Amino acid sequence: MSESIPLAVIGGSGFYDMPGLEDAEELEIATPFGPPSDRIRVGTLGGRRVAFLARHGRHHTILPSELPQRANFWALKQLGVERVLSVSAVGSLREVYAPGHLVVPSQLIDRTWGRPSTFFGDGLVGHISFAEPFCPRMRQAALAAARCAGATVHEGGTYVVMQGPAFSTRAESELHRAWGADLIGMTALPEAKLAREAELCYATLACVTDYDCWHETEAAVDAATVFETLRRNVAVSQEAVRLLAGALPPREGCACATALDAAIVAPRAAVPAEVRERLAPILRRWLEAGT
Ligand SMILES: CSC[C@H]1O[C@H](OP(=O)(O)O)[C@H](O)[C@@H]1O
Ligand SMILES: Nc1ncnc2[nH]cnc12
Repeated sequence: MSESIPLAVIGGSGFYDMPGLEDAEELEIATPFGPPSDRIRVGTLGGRRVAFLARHGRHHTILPSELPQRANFWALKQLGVERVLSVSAVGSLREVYAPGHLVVPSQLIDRTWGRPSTFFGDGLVGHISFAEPFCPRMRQAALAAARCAGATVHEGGTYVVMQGPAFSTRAESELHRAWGADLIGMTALPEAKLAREAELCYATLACVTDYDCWHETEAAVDAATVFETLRRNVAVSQEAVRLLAGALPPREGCACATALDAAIVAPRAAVPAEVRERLAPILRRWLEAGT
């Protein structure tokens, strides 16, 4: 790692490249968790070094439950990334969040299973604080950027993360609404948990593509509709990302940057050598803070 990269963008469905990323090089990064979703493009955007990763691969070949999330975050940390903006397609569970709108969610409900969701284990016990699953500073910066890009933007909301790949039944959609969820998608977890364990500031820019299947007068969601809505709206999300890159919040004093201090209970000396080596980019700051 030779420099820090202030922002990485994880582009979701329909967001497979980052126009305006200048002088980009593509990096193939090997990780202890296998290869990331794709080669990571690093270039300059809005005057800042920015990394771009296509979450499902540039040809959209990886299912939400197959995503190599630990590899993705290990690779981003290895590159020196400090903040991550995730761009995601979501279904709306509320009338007010209409297709074409952007939302910066504030909460998550986990309905996924069987996805590797932590860097801890194998002798390293840790429990991150996750009451606020998104970085508050990044959320505000993403909101401001999305508004400046000209989108209709909503602040906050609860994103329920389902396993997929099938969309919900009507009964599930009504259940999620009854729980108070506002948005539904398949990818924000374990992403947000791994970002916090990796001490990255992380927020999601959610692009509403459909009304899932609860709405009485709208057709039930299908993938073709999602992609058509994304195609019509991706330029606004890309503009929001460009504006965000030029207006990043400060990292100094942000709790995300030191999340491991209150998470790992064991003395540093007790961390097995193999774990230190495997998680070197993730643990470096925490290990050095104790020397
Ligand atoms: C193509 S519809 C379902 C798919 O789109 C969303 O992915 P992402 O968050 O990467 O934009 C959703 O979570 C599903 O994975
Ligand atoms: N209705 C929906 N359910 C799950 N993931 C989605 N991504 C976009 N729309 C979705």
